[in-house]
Amino acid sequence: ILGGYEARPHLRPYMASLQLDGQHVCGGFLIAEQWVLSAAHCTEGTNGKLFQVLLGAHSLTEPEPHKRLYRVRAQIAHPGSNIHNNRDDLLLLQLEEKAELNAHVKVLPFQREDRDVEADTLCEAAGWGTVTHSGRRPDKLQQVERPVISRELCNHRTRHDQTITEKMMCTDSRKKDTCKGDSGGPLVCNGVAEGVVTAGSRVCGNYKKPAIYTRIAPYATWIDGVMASAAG
Ligand SMILES: CC(C)CC(=O)Nc1cccc(-c2cccc(CN)c2)c1
Repeated sequence: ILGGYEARPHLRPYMASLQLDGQHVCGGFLIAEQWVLSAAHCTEGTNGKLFQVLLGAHSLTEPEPHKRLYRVRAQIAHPGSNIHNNRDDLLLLQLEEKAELNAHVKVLPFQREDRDVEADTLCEAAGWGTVTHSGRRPDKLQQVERPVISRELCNHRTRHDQTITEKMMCTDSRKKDTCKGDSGGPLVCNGVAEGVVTAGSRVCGNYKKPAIYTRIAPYATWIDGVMASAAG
């Protein structure tokens, strides 16, 4: 997160850190007791290795009550996701067991009504992604408040030039922005997860490249279907 600030500890008890060999790679969030939603592009370069999912954390390194690393039983990328564009950039992770829910570990509801969030709506992004252009990584969860911008502005020739589909949304990226390692985290508007951070142009803090999110509502049926089929 660029231009943000340290989150109030455990005020976002749905936040997940997707880790490989103890290293934070991407964000994610708890959508059900045994399921975390993240971004498919986070699996780039992992050679099919499964993530471990850290829940209940504020600091990535310090011991904290209710902080726990979960193994992943299955990772399901949306069938339409690919490395060439940001389309269908969603990843579902089934935890080895149901997460123990408590004050520090909670499920975050996601938007099921497929209607655009109004431009200028203030939403929040959080994550353990880089906090400087030089790529400094924070130990504690960061957050930033960003206004939604219209798809029309985001698709302008000087911005993302007609690549933003109706299954994506954008926020202003002037100075304050999501960045590397924030992918997979939720964009929360009025207490509901409306989007999932995607890397987009992999540029941070430049107003010419607004932050892009995969809207969740258009994928509610896919998400429900995967969770129902794996329920056994
Ligand atoms: C395997 C993945 C972690 C590789 C990756 O995502 N790299 C990467 C590099 C630079 C910026 C970003 C990035 C992320 C989220 C939002 C934005 C832009 N707001 C940029 C992402």
